[in-house]
Amino acid sequence: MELYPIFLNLTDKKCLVVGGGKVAERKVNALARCGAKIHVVSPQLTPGLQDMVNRGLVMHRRGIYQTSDLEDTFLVISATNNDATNHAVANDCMKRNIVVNVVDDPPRCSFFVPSVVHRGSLKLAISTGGSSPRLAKLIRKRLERDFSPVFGEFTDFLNTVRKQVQEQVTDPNKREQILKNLVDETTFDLVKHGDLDKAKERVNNVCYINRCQS
Ligand SMILES: C[C@@]1(CC(=O)O)c2cc3[nH]c(cc4nc(cc5[nH]c(cc(n2)[C@H]1CCC(=O)O)[C@@](C)(CC(=O)O)[C@@H]5CCC(=O)O)C(CC(=O)O)=C4CCC(=O)O)c(CCC(=O)O)c3CC(=O)O
Ligand SMILES: NC(=O)C1=CN([C@@H]2O[C@H](COP(=O)(O)OP(=O)(O)OC[C@H]3O[C@@H](n4cnc5c(N)ncnc54)[C@H](O)[C@@H]3O)[C@@H](O)[C@H]2O)C=CC1
Repeated sequence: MELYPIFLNLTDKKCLVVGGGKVAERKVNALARCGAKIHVVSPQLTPGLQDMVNRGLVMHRRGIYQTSDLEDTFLVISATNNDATNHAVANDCMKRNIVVNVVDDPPRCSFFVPSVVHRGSLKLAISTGGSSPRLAKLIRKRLERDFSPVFGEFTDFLNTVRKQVQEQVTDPNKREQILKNLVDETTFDLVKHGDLDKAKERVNNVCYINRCQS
């Protein structure tokens, strides 16, 4: 099976997590950083999840899963330690065309959660297609060493420059020329070695030189 990798906008979308254990807590944390409206249904919660409920970041219904929990739900993660519940959640979601992840049952998942390097709006997501989550985690740790937080700052800078070019350069050929040349391997290496100022200077030069050419 070939998986289609996408980055979802979950802002204000109801996401249901069934179960309140440590795996549920990890998945809730990933959803919380994306602004999802998180609902958890579970008889118990980890202290970390309880804390999020107390801070108003997560809504919690104490009890076991029931089909009505799916109302108005965009995405579901079933993270219980109970096979029968996980199967029921998967079947209910499939019937309703709700995307679902069942943490201990890859064949019943309509999506897998990747391992992610977070560098601001730059995200490097790794999946092994369920073959080895441990390998995905190892690769994430390697990439975290290779891609320092400077990459996040540089990505924000590129966002600003790109928007300026799109707004200010009206000639489509010139605009394309600038956007295509904005970053190259040399600039990438400067960022990699932590020389953000030089990297930004190179980007600014691309804009300046191309805009000056008639
Ligand atoms: C299919 C998938 C479904 C899903 O959860 O989306 C799934 C399934 C399963 N995981 C299991 C075990 C472990 N999972 C981890 C860790 C992570 N698991 C994550 C994702 C995924 N796990 C999806 C596939 C991702 C891909 O495509 O590669 C990560 C990347 C994302 C996240 O969860 O946030 C996160 C790392 C985050 C990070 O740190 O970067 C570790 C490592 C550890 O704990 O150190 C172990 C123990 C070592 C091992 O087993 O490899 C088991 C057996 C359970 C059991 O038998 O008890 C199953 C069920 C099965 O395989 O049948
Ligand atoms: N996909 C992944 O990344 C990983 C998956 N797993 C699997 O994930 C599952 C959960 O692991 P943990 O969080 O460590 O377990 P856990 O035992 O800490 O938590 C299970 C939670 O499910 C709740 N629960 C049980 N029945 C329920 C029901 N009918 N309705 C609602 N909630 C219910 C319990 O109250 C508890 O909060 C296990 O099956 C484990 O094998 C384990 C490691 C990684």
